[in-house]
Amino acid sequence: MARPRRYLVCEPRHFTVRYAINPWMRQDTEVDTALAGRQWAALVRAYRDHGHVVQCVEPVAGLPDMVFSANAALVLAGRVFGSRFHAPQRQPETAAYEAWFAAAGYDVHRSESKCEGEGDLIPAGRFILAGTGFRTARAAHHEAQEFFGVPTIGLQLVDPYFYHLDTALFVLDDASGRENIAYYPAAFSAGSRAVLRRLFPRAVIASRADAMAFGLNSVSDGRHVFIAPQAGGLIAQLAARGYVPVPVDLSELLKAGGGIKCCTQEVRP
Ligand SMILES: CN(C)C(=N)NCCC[C@H](N)C(=O)O
Repeated sequence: MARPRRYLVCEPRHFTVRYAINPWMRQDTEVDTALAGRQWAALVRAYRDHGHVVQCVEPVAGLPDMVFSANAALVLAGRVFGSRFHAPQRQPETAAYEAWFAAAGYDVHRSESKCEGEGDLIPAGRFILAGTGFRTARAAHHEAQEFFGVPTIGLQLVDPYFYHLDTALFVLDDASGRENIAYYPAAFSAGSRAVLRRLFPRAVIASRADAMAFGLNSVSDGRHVFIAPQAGGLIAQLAARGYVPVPVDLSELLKAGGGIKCCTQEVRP
């Protein structure tokens, strides 16, 4: 069942790829910032057309990755668990995002340990699924559990192409007791794969090709799935399960290693 959501996004006005902090990035890659802007605007339009509220944080010159708003925090039950970015190049984003949350009336608790927000902390019904291995420290999982009082399930990421949990897994349905996900098993350690099988026996399993097309960096409102059009196999699987795929192409942003979910911070009441 679709539920209207509130999303915080950041226009890629200053988007470039000057530095490389993940395997998708090549230093000084040619980027068409205007095209990135048009692709991003299409995502915002798609959200609004499907009844979701979209709010924008003002982009800051010199912070090219600020468009990836999902990494700024995890917001759950109206409480903000702010990030502590791994890469020095992204650390100044914290001030801009914290200022937005403060102006919107939220107190921000900044993580004590390295933590990249919804990139690695993903609420799924009764749980928070929490990735580690590349960006977010295990200690941040514990801190998030204490902060929200929600059981936090640590998952070990093992493939550098899937450096954030939200590149390898997304939540299809977050209704408590009905929660379900889609994921790419080879992105996880054997133990974490076993945990996912145990918790989500009905999960949609994605191929490597669909995961490499950023098909798992998708956003679902419980019915519509905003997804990269290049992930054709996954789109067919989701449609067969009764979801409504809404393809949105963010190919220009992929040059920085980010897709639909990375550009979307959910503000949960
Ligand atoms: C799904 N992903 C990967 C995200 N949640 N965020 C994208 C961050 C991209 C940025 N260049 C970086 O490497 O931090």
